[in-house]
Amino acid sequence: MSGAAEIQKLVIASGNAGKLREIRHLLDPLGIEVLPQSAFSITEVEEPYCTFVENALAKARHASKSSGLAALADDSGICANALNGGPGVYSARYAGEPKSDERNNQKLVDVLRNQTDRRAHYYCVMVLVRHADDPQPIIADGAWHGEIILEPRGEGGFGYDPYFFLPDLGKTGAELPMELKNRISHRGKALARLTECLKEGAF
Ligand SMILES: O=P(O)(O)OP(=O)(O)OP(=O)(O)OC[C@H]1O[C@@H](n2cnc3c(O)ncnc32)[C@H](O)[C@@H]1O
Ligand SMILES: [Mg+2]
Repeated sequence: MSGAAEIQKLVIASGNAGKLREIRHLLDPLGIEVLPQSAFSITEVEEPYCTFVENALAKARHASKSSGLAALADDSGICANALNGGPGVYSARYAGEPKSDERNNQKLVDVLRNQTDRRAHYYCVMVLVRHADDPQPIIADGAWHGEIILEPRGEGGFGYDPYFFLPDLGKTGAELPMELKNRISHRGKALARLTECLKEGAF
């Protein structure tokens, strides 16, 4: 794992407390010191692109440039079948500014209420750059399939989790302990793949 060994400190290019909690937990076993971008007073960068990968790359580059450290970014969202994959990259601001999980969830439920197909998946792209101009970013993705329910269930997780129902488990994302969510989620899968790339010495 020579590549990973070179990275002793990493900034997480996210201002989302829920993501930060999950990513920290996933990275713990790697023995890398992980700092949130708030530790460097890094503010949110624009996410103007229509693909997750482009937005993740923009966030990682910005955090790396501002901190002088390697940076890991996560761009993710919920993609509903009946909405042609929406709100997708626009999930964080689905109900407009300022960002609000509560209003986003309400809008999603309202829009899907009369749809028979409420299947949806979370999607996540993780990007790791060693420095802001890294020509070889490591990029990995993951998806997590479920369906949107109309009444919230559970207190855990964040964002759309109380409405994201997993038929196989009979639970929503907000009813899962973080360990389990991290094993099966879009974010957990993406980070596991990214770690595999590091082990292969892609860096
Ligand atoms: O860009 P950063 O600073 O990382 O934070 P953000 O919240 O703006 O993150 P995104 O731009 O990637 O938007 C993703 C949105 O998708 C939702 N989301 C992504 N992963 C989720 C998860 O595991 N559980 C619940 N909601 C999730 C949540 O509403 C996020 O705000
Ligand atoms: Mg964002």
